[in-house]
Amino acid sequence: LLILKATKRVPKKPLHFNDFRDLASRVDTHGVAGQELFGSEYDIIIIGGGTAGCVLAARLSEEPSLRVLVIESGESSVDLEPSNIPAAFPSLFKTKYDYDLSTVPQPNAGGRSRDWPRARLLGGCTTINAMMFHHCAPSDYDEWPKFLGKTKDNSIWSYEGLKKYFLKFETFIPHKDHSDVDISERGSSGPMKTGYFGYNSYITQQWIRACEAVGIPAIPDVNTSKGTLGVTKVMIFIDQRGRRVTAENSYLTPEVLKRPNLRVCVSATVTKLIFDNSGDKPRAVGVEFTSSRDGPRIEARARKEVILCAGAVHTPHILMLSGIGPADQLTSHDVTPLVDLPGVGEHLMDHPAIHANLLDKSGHSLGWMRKTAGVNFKAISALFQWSWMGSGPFTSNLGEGIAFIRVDANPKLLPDPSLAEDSTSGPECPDIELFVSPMGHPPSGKDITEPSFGVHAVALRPTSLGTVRLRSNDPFDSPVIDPRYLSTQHDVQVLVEGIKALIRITQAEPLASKVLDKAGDDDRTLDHHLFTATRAEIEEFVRQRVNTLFHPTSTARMARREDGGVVDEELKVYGVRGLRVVDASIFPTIPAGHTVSPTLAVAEKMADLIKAEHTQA
Ligand SMILES: Cc1cc2nc3c(=O)[nH]c(=O)nc-3n(C[C@H](O)[C@H](O)[C@H](O)COP(=O)(O)OP(=O)(O)OC[C@H]3O[C@@H](n4cnc5c(N)ncnc54)[C@H](O)[C@@H]3O)c2cc1C
Repeated sequence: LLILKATKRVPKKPLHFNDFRDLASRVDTHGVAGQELFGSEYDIIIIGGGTAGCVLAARLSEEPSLRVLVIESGESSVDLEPSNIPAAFPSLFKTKYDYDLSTVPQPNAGGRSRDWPRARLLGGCTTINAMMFHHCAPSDYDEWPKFLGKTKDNSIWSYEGLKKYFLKFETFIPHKDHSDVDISERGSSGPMKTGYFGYNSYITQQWIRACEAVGIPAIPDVNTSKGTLGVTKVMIFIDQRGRRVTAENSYLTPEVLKRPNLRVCVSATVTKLIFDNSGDKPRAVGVEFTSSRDGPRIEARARKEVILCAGAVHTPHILMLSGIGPADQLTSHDVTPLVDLPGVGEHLMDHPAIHANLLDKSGHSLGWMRKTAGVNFKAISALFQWSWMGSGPFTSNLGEGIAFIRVDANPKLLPDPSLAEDSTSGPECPDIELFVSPMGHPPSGKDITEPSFGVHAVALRPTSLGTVRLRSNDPFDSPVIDPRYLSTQHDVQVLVEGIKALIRITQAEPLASKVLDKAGDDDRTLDHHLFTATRAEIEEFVRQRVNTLFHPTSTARMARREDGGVVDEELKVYGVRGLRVVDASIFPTIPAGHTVSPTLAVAEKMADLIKAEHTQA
């Protein structure tokens, strides 16, 4: 920390409002830089300055006639070093920057609850995530119209239509070691920088070669219109200085924050939406917010619309607190139902993941980075390297090599797959993701003292559906989260196949001889027992060890209302006026990969649509 402090640049003064009583009085009485002030109303209020919220704030305020207010529960992450240092993000879990959520005990997954980190920071989960950049499978978006009872031809949603927005948010920075990337498939002028400026550990390099040896094709880039199947070094949101790229530091730049028609209010938690009930349908006209459970409630008004960008847990929570949701559930918590919308908080999806830990003999494990390893020489010198040169182990995103595969299409790897149901969006869509970490990830409550590495399997198209429900009508009580992990046999089968694939890869060359240390076979804190396990034992391991890949989606999904949809094709909430949802909760179903990029692309697309709607009128 001392080193960091000594080497830290002088932080720029942030341009956010964190005293919103001041904001309220500013709204009423003062001018900013000679501009006419906002009056007591804005045109658009964005709830949550997270991944989608930052995109909307920056893009909507490009239109000078739209007065935009963002209300974010957290503070700025720009000068928060554990966020800026790519490998340090787990140290933010269970701090004040994390909502510190957990699931209810999972009956099909060892009966235990699981921790669910979600960032309480401007920039949302892009400030604490693993920075993997992934478009998911093109067919994932081509199936969205189906959920609206439409086809690709008469819907605004398709991969082709979204592609422009994937490119719009991105600036790809070429890297000398990855000259085979086709830059015509990459964005060149967007706010979010992508590239290969993360650490590429020896362990990862051997793992990728072992994947190739068992028949997974090497591809230079998993984010092209050609599809996503194959193995590669992961492309990430880290810039040339080795620093995390977030939605905040990319979209809410000082220039954007200086716009007179944009206000970004931090440390302000929205407690409910305000409606005008005088018309045929309730109309969202503003929000109530506060600094703390007992803090004074403050109102801000929106003339045109309110947009919920609070993420897949808090968006349904705020809707329900405001009377929009399953009427019986609301009534049982003394919330007066305004619109009976049973889909709110239903259809929760997440990517279940298995993390297995193996002993490393290569000497390249980054296990010395773990908090429990304490202060050590390697950590200090690596911190210096990151601080001065923006390179080295601290630029690891901890999931450096990645493979997307289909259970039914890799006979060399999985010769006798047993998967009854294909839940993918098409033949080019993966159902398993495998990745490697240069350090082990022990299950909670355990530690690994030996040098280890982690291998991981993820079910990309799970069929288990969960719920987010009210705990009480107090906005400061976290909602009740039940992902219902492994409640379908499909999800168990996919993860068992994923473990089988990991075992095969780990025993292939060059990983087997150069990295895997057989001495781990006798170590009960590691997972070498998987090499000799029966199918039943692997299944039991899956149930005990399944965890989140931190990708909750679909709790306010875009679908027909009669099918449990919450928003229509333009992401407007059914049954009310003036209210939209733009974040990961609108995905009709979970895409087969990492969820930041789809969230950014959807937000970029919606910004165009919303601007057009309000400026053409
Ligand atoms: C640990 C971790 C690792 C991950 N790794 C990856 C990865 O490598 N690659 C990838 O693509 N995805 C990854 N993800 C998932 C990805 O980050 C999220 O899916 C995505 O960022 C969600 O964006 P969002 O806009 O829906 O929500 P968020 O980014 O979570 O934004 C929601 C915002 O709303 C604010 N908010 C909530 N409630 C209120 C309220 N009442 N009032 C005011 N503000 C409120 C929050 O503070 C937050 O800023 C990871 C996530 C986590 C947590």
